[in-house]
Amino acid sequence: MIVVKVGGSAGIDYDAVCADIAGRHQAGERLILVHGGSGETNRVAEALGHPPKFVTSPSGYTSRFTDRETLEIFEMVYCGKMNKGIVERLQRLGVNAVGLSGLDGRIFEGKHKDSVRAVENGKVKVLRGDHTGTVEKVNTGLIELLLSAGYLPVLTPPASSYEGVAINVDGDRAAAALAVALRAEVLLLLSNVPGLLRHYPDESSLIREIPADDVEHYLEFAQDRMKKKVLGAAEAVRGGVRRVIFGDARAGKPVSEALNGAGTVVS
Ligand SMILES: Nc1ncnc2c1ncn2[C@@H]1O[C@H](COP(=O)(O)OP(=O)(O)OP(=O)(O)O)[C@@H](O)[C@H]1O
Repeated sequence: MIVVKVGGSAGIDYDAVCADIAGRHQAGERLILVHGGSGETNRVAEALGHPPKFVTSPSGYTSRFTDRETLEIFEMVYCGKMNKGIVERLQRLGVNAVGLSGLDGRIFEGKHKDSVRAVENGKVKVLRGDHTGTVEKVNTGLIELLLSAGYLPVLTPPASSYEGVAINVDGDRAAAALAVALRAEVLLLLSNVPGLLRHYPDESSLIREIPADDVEHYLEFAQDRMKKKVLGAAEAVRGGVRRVIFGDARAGKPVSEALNGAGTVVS
C-alpha cells in the first residue's frame, strides 16, 4: 500500500499526478490519494472578502486560523473544487475514484481545538473560535470497503471532532496517520518543491536522505508550512512506515520518480 499526499500549493501539476497514479492503479498497485488545497483556498477566501489569516504558535508552527466562515470556504475548496477536480481527472483516465473528506464515515477523527496561542507583534495571544485539530484516530473501515471493491479513495481534510464537528487538520499529518493505520510501506508527500531544501528556496540544496531515527533534527531546515511535513514524516516512520519521500509534483511522473529515488527519502 502506498499513501500519496499531494499538496495544494501553486505550481502542482494535477494532470501529471493523476496520470501517474492511474497508470499504477491500473497495473494493480494499491494506492490512496490524499490532497490539500491551501493555494486555492487563499484565492477563494480573498475573492469572497474573508481573507486568510495565518497564525504562528510560540513554537514556530504556522497554521490557518479557521473560524466558522473560513471552515465553510475551506470545505468549498477542499471537498468541492479540489476533490472533485481530482476525481474527475481520474475518472477520465478510467479509474473509479471516490472522493471523501475526513468527515465522511469519520475517516479522520481528532480533538477540536477551539483556541490557539499565536504570536502577534512579539506578544502571545489566545485566539478563540478556531475550528482546528489534529488527527488522532483513523477509522479505516470505509477505506477498506472501497479498496476491496476496487475503488481508489481520494481523501481530504477536514476531519471530524469526537463530537462530530468539522475541524481543519493538516493534510500531511493526516496522510501520515492514514499510512500508519493502513500499515503502508511508503508515504509520499508531494508538493511544489523538489523535496526538503537545506537552504530554501535554493533548489540545488536538496537534502537527499534523512535517517529515520533522526527526522526531528531536520526540522531546523524547514520553514513555516514545511515543518508540518517533516513532523508528519517523523510520525509516520515512528508508526512503522518504512519509507517517507518528499517529492516534486510540478511535472513528469511525480509518484514514479519519487519511488525511483528522486526527492528527499526518509528511511
Ligand atoms: N526547507 C524547505 N524546503 C522546501 N520547502 C520549504 C522549505 N521551507 C519552507 N518551504 C515551503 O513549504 C512549502 C510546502 O508546504 P505547503 O504546506 O505549502 O505545501 P502543500 O503540501 O503543497 O500544501 P497544502 O497545505 O495545500 O497541502 C513549499 O512551497 C515552500 O514554500
